[in-house]
Amino acid sequence: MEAQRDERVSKLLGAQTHVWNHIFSFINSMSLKCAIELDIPDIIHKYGQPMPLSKLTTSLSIHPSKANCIYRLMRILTHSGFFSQHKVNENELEMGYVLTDASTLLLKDNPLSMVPFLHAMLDPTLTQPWLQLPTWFKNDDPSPFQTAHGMKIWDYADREPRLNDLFNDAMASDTQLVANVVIERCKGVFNGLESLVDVGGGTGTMAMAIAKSFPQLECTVFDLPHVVATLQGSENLKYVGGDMFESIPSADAILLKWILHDWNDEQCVKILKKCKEAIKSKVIIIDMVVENEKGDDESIETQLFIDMVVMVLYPGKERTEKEWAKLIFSTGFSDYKITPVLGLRSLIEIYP
Ligand SMILES: C[S@@+](CC[C@H](N)C(=O)[O-])C[C@H]1O[C@@H](n2cnc3c(N)ncnc32)[C@H](O)[C@@H]1O
Repeated sequence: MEAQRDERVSKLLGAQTHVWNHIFSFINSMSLKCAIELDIPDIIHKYGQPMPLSKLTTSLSIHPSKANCIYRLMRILTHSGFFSQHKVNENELEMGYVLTDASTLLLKDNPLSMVPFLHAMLDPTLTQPWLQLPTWFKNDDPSPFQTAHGMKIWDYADREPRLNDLFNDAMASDTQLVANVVIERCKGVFNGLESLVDVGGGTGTMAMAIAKSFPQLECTVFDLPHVVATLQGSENLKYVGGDMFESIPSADAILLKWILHDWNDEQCVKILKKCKEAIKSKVIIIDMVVENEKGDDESIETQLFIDMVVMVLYPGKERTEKEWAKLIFSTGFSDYKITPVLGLRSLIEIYP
């Protein structure tokens, strides 16, 4: 009897911890954002060896009265895998902070830096819509972004150069990493192509990388006029402004990276039909194929996070293979091939 009561109490306290953990999950994002704004990863990187707390605090531009709080910020970020502690030197007990793989991706001058993505996703313009989520469930707005700001994200970016730049830089930073991996692991996908249009290609990071690796390939970045208006092409790369729901320039192949997850099924069918009219060979999609059961907890949770992000910012969703197949076949394409070599995302080739 007493053992049963004790088990009930333990379960109750475990449940309380779980609820607290979720109430305070935002502290992970906010602590990380703070570390980036204080330049902590860059400062540790420049130090070049394990950096003792005392050296770190004196290197930061902070008020002296806050120096003793840096330990607590570093402690939570060490716990969450952004820093680790090593001996300062073999004969001493003193420990110093070093970067992990994750914080190396948060160095500002790393060509693969994810800092612009962090700045955009945690900017109040993109976090405010989360507060509108319950209101949005009760109205007929296409997205919580629209409930918060009264317009679609693309129209907001057209009116607000600050968001346009923030968003395009975020996408470019994500694409830099993906482009490297695509060129490293999926080169064969571009064999035999003479022309390629990157539809919704943003400021052209992906197309630039492809154009450089395949000098014989004529690449076009096609995006909304306010995104490409001021951009200059090069020998085998040009920028064209337009609306993919109206018409898409013709080419051997079309690339859609992180496009279809921004839209609902009906809108995706419209985009894919326009792509089908424009291509000779294939459409290359870079997006997630949600795995319901496979994968570690962090991968599954991250896929679920991104699915929520696209619901809140656009009217989008992440799709399972079954949902992709339905979209692909209902648009009149005859076959598809999924190559799952881009981490949480896959390269999906679809054929007319
Ligand atoms: C999530 S971003 C992806 C950008 C880029 N493909 C990448 O992954 O870095 C979606 C892109 O679609 C563009 N876009 C939105 N609506 C569009 C439309 N109607 N026609 C063409 N491009 C559009 C946006 O301007 C934005 O650059």
